[in-house]
Amino acid sequence: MTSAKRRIVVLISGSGTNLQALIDALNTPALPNAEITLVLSNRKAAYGLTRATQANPPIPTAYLALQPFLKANSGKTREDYDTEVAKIVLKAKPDIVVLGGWMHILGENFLNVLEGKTKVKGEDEMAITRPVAMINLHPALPGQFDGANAIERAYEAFTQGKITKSGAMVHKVVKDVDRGEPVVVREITFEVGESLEQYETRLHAVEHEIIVQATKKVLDEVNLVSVSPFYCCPQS
Ligand SMILES: Nc1nc2c(c(=O)[nH]1)N[C@@H](CN(C=O)c1ccc(C(=O)N[C@@H](CCC(=O)O)C(=O)O)cc1)CN2
Ligand SMILES: NCC(=O)N[C@@H]1O[C@H](COP(=O)([O-])[O-])[C@@H](O)[C@H]1O
Repeated sequence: MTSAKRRIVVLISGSGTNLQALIDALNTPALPNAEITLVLSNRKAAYGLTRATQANPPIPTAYLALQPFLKANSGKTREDYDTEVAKIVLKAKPDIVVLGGWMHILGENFLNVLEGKTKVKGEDEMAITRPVAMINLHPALPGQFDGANAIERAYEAFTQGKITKSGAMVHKVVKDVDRGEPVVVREITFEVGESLEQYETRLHAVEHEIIVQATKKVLDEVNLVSVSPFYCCPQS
């Protein structure tokens, strides 16, 4: 009997090369028995949206950006935006949410919904019975360069002789940015004389590996719990 595929939702903001790594790994030994049920971007021009629509089979996409949301919904706040993002994500019934270059800090409204602490109004199928796993890809080592522009900041520290290595990690998503439990960590030693571009090329190659490894690792952990986060049956 074939078991239901494990459902992955990917959040992006840019080119989506890490999304592409996940797409390419689907249903190979690297990422078996899995499907991407939604790619959500907060930037309309994100090429990752194109990668999703050009995938075979095509992957559903969604777009929701903070500023247009606030402009179109006067009186609504960043917290309301986070709640809306959570609703869009839950409709895709993820077993895991992967932030693959998602350049928006997710507030407690989002986290509480995905963790099942806050129930969102709407169809029953959005109700969850246990937390949805959430991981983020970050281009630095744990506690080294939290936040945005980590690659450039690490490279700058190297050129100033402050560090000799950096790397990339995938970590659990918690409220404090990039402070969640590391899932996969890979160190990269800088090469003397290498340019930022040369370092970035080496770093991205590592990222494309660890995002797949981390997604499989967490899905396998989720599977040990052996149930989807979602209700099997409509509420009585
Ligand atoms: N609650 C969490 N949200 C997010 C995490 C996390 O660990 N916990 N990881 C980030 C990803 N990220 C670094 O890995 C990161 C992305 C963006 C920013 C940031 O400062 N964003 C600004 C907007 C910047 C922009 O629009 O260009 C913001 O959200 O106001 C910091 C870290 C994803 N979310
Ligand atoms: N703080 C988060 C962050 O900086 N994420 C970074 O965004 C890039 C996305 O690339 P991609 O769009 O080609 O997958 C990746 O380098 C990832 O580490």
